[in-house]
Amino acid sequence: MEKIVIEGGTPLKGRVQVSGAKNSAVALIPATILAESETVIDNVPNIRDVHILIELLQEIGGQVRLRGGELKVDASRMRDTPLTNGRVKQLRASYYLMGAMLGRFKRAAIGLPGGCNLGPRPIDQHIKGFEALGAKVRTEKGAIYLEAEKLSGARIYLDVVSVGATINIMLAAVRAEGQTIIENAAKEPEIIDVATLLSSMGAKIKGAGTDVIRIEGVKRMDGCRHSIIPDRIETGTYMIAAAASRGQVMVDQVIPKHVESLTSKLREMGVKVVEADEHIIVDGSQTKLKAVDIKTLVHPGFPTDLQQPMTTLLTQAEGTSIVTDTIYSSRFKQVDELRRMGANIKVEGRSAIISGPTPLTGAKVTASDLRAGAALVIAGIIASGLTEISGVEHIERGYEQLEAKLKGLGVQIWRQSAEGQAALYRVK
Ligand SMILES: CC(=O)N[C@H]1[C@@H](OP(=O)(O)OP(=O)(O)OC[C@H]2O[C@@H](n3ccc(=O)[nH]c3=O)[C@H](O)[C@@H]2O)O[C@H](CO)[C@@H](O)[C@@H]1O
Ligand SMILES: C=C(OP(=O)(O)O)C(=O)O
Repeated sequence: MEKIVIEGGTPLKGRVQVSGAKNSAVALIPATILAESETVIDNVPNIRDVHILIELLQEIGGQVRLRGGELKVDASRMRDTPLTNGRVKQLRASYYLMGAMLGRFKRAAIGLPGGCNLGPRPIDQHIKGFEALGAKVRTEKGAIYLEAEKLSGARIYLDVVSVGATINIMLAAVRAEGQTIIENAAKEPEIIDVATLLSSMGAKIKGAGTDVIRIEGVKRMDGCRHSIIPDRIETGTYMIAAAASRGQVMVDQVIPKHVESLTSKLREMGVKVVEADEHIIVDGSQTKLKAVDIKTLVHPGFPTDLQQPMTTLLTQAEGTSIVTDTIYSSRFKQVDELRRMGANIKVEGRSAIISGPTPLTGAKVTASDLRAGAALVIAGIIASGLTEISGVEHIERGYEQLEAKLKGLGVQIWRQSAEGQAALYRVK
C-alpha cells in the first residue's frame, strides 16, 4: 500500500487552483445516462470516484472518454445492464445510477453503495421517492432492484434533508409523466449544478437550491455541454491548511459564497480572509488563533465534510473548542490519529472537545476515510518531523493532484511506494 509522507513545519505560501466539485461530478456523470445523444462535461476532477463511475458507464454500453478535465459521454447505446458487482461498493455516489437508469430505462439493478464509513447511511428516502414515482423496489443479496411500468409525477416530502435523495429523485422524475414536487429538499450548490445540467438536456426544473423543487417530466432528453462548479470542500481544505500552517494562500477559481460558513468561522478565530469574485486569500501569518465552537448543518450551515479538517486547525487554537456533527453519528475517526500526533481531543457522543494549542509531532497514521485523510494531511503539514499517512486510496477518492498542489505551496511531500522506497513526487 502506498503512503503519503510529509515533512512538516513550512507555512503554505502561494496560489492553488481548485478543481471541479467531486459531489457534483459524481451526480452529473450518472445524469448523462438520461441523454440520448452526446454530453460533454468540463472541469471534471481526475479522482478515483470519477474513474469508477466512468467504468460503470462503460459497463452499461456508454462510449466515454476523459481527457484533460473534459468528459464526453455518448449514452445512445446504453442498456439496463445490472450493476451489482463490487465496483459500485467503492463509492457512495453509485446510488445515482438508480435514479438515472430508472428515469431512462424504467428499471435498474444496482449494488448497495459504499463511500466513507461515517456511521449508518441509509437510503430509505431515495427508495421512498422512487416508490412514490411508481417504481417497485426490492433489496436482495446486497443489491437494489427497481422496476416501473411507467413513472408518474408525485409529491414527495423528505423526512430527512438528504443531498443524495434530492438528486436521485430529480434524476428519475425528469422522465416521469406529469409534475413531481420534492418538499424539504436539500439546498446544496451541487443540487443546483445537477439541475442546471438536466435543464440544458431538456428537463423542466424549478426551485433547485430552495427546499421545494418542482419538476415537469419530459419525454426525451438530449446531450449538452456543461462545466462543473468549483469544489467547495477542496476550497475549504486549502483555506484551513493555510490558516493551520500560518501561511498566506490565494485559493483560486472558487465561488466564495459557497464557503461563507467556513470564512466566518476562520474570521471568528482571528484569521484574515479576503474574498474576491473568484478567489479567496487566507492569511494566517500574524494570527494567534482563538478557539471556536462548530456545529455541522445542512447547507448553508457549516458542512460536515469540512468538520474533520477543522478539528486539526482547532488543535492550534488557544482555549477549548467544541465541534458537534449533527449529520453523522460517527465522523471522528481522525481523532485517534491526531492524538498520536499530540492533539488533546476528547470525543463525547457526536462532539469532539479540543483543547489547545498543542504542538503536533510527526507520526505513522492511517486515513480511515476521505476527510480524515485531509485532516491528517493538514496535521502533517504543521507537525514537526515526518508524518506517514496510509489509507491513501481514501484521499484519492476526492482530491485531485493533492501532492502536486501542496508541493506548489511549498510543502515537502512525497509518495512512498509499497516497497517503502520514498520517491520524490514528480509534478506533471
Ligand atoms: C456523494 C455525495 O454527494 N456525498 C455527500 C452527500 O452524501 P449523502 O447524499 O449520502 O448524504 P445525505 O445528505 O443523504 O445524508 C444526510 C443525513 O441524512 C441521512 N439519510 C440520508 C438519506 C436517506 O435516505 N436517509 C437518511 O437517513 C444520512 O444518514 C445523514 O445522516 O451529502 C453529505 C452531507 O452533506 C456529504 O457528507 C457527502 O459528502
Ligand atoms: C463523505 C464524503 O463522500 P461520500 O459521500 O462520497 O462518501 C465526502 O466527500 O466527504
